[in-house]
Amino acid sequence: AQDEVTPEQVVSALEDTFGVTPGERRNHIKGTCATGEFVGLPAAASWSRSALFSGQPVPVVARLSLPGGNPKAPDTAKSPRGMALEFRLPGGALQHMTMLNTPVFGAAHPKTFLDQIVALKPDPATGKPDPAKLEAFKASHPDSQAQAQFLGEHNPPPSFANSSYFGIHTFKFVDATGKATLVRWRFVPEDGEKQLSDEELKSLPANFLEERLIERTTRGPLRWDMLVSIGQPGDPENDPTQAWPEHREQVKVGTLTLTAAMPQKGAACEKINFDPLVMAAGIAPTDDPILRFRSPSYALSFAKRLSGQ
Ligand code: HEM
Repeated sequence: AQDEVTPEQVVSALEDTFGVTPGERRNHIKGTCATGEFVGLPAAASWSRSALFSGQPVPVVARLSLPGGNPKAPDTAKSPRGMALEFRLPGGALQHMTMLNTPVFGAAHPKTFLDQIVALKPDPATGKPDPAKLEAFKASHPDSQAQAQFLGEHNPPPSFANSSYFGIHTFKFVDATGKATLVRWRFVPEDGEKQLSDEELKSLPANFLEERLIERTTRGPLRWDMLVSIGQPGDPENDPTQAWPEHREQVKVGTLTLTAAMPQKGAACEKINFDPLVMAAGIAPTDDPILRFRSPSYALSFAKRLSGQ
C-alpha cells in the first residue's frame, strides 16, 4: 500500500494545502538564484569517475529556497532550507544535487510525505494548520520523527550562507572500473554554521534571506566544502530518515564557490527542474523509494509551471 501513492496525488495535495501561483513551483516556491563554480579534488577519482572531480572548474547554477508552495513563507519559519545545484560538465552533461539543511528527511515512504502535506492544510477558521491533525500525523508516522527532532533542536540560519546542506539520500560513486561505493554527501559553509536566536525568530521581518545572500556575494565569494561519508556494509541505503553511524570515513572531494546571487525571476535557476536523478557518469542512484519518487513529482510540477499553470 505504501507505493500506491502517485506523484499526481502529492502535487494535488501541495496545490490544495498551499494554493497555486501560476507559473511557479508547487514546492520550494520561494527562492533565490546564484551562480558560481565547483572545483573537485582529483583524489576523489579513486571513488568516482565523475567529471566533477577532474580538478577543472565546473560552472554551477544554484537555487537557495524555502519549502512549501506559499511565496510569502516567512524566512523565520522553522522549516528546512534548500540548496539545489546544477553542475554544467564539459560536453554538455549535467549533474544535479538537490539538498536540504537537515541530515535526514521526514519521510521514508511517499505516503508519509503526502500525509504531512495534507495535515499542513490551513484550517479556514484560524488560517493555520490544525494542531490536532498535526499531532495525529506525527503519532501515526514515526518515520517523520528524526527530521522533526532536528528542526526542533536547530533554529533556522540567519543567512543561506550559514548552513550546511545534505544530499540526505545514499548515492553510489562509481569508479573507472565500474566499482560502486555507497556515499552520502554534504556541503559545509566556510562562513560557519549559525542559528537565529529565539528572540530573532520573533523580531525579524518575513524577508531577509534573499537580500542577505545578494549582499554577502557582493563582499566576496561564498564557499562550501563538499564532504563525502564513505558507507560500510549494512549502512542504511534506502531510508533517508536514518542517519549513518558516526565516525564513517569523511573525505573532502571539492569546493563550491558562489560569486553572484539574484532574485529568481528571469534568472538562470528559474526555469531549471532540479530533478535529483539528473546524473552524469560516475554517480548513480540507490533504490531509495523517496529518491525515486521525487523525479516524476518534480517533472509534474515543472510541466505545470512551464505551461503557465
Ligand atoms: C516524497 C518526497 C518529495 C517530494 C514529493 C518532493 C516534491 C518537490 C516538488 C514538486 C518540488 C518542485 C519542483 C519544481 O517545480 O521544479 C520540489 C522542490 C525541491 N525539493 Fe523536493 N520533494 C521530495 C523530497 C525532497 C528531498 C528528500 C529533498 C532533499 C534531499 C528535497 C529538496 C527539494 C529542494 C531543495 C527543492 C527546490 C529545488 C529548486 O530550487 O528548484 N525534496 N520538491
